[in-house]
Amino acid sequence: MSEAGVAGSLRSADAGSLPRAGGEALALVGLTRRFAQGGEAIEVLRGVDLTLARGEIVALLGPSGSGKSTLLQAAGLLEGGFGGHIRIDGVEAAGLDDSGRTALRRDRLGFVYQFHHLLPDFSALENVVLPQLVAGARTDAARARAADLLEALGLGHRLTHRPSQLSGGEQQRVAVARALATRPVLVLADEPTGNLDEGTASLVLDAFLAQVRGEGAAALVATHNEALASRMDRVVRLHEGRLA
Ligand SMILES: Nc1ncnc2c1ncn2[C@@H]1O[C@H](COP(=O)(O)OP(=O)(O)OP(=O)(O)O)[C@@H](O)[C@H]1O
Repeated sequence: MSEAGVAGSLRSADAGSLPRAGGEALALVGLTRRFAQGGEAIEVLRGVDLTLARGEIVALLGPSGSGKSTLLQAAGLLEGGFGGHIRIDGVEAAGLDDSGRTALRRDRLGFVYQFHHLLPDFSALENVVLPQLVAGARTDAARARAADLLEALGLGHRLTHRPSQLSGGEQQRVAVARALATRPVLVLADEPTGNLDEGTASLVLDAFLAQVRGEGAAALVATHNEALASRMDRVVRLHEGRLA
């Protein structure tokens, strides 16, 4: 399927009518989440309060199983089942139906995962173009923006390469460009360098931070790595279901 065809089939709602907020990119208020495990309910999030200002980059630290991915899924409106309040760019998620949530996610959020999740049959450039087309951008403008972002991330010589033809660090930088392509208010990153060796992780994080700062986006970055976390504006720690 062509870029435009894929974009058309993914485009499903219009967030143009949603209000935009002043200073707040994300607010989680009293966030709770329980899972049933082996007949018992485990309470992974027990009242998480977290606010990110626009442009603020926050590291989310916590041991394995503490609920970092669960918290990011809540903030990304990727799953239901949460108690409390989630506001993205001043918009209360609970007040939206499915298509409103989809539109909010598409137009205000960017995602970076531990594994790149790039589309294997598309080039680096096309992978960065696609979310823009889904959000309604014109093809020529989307291609220009994608090329600019990839250039800024040091991938100007890799535009036509497919993901399988790129190194792990290059793949993650394409994923960063893709996350920023639609000028999101907030980037949610779950162990974005967790799959890379230490040196490459450090370089990719530098590129990520520089680009997110340059774009003026906020970011919430889950990581195990204290050294990487210390390069962000603020560190929060998830412990026993709450943030410290
Ligand atoms: N869909 C689910 N059903 C049942 N339990 C779940 C589900 N998703 C997560 N959990 C449980 O919630 C807890 C937190 O998981 P989560 O993946 O959020 O932790 P994490 O801090 O991101 O861990 P890691 O650093 O290892 O990725 C774990 O005990 C996990 O088993």
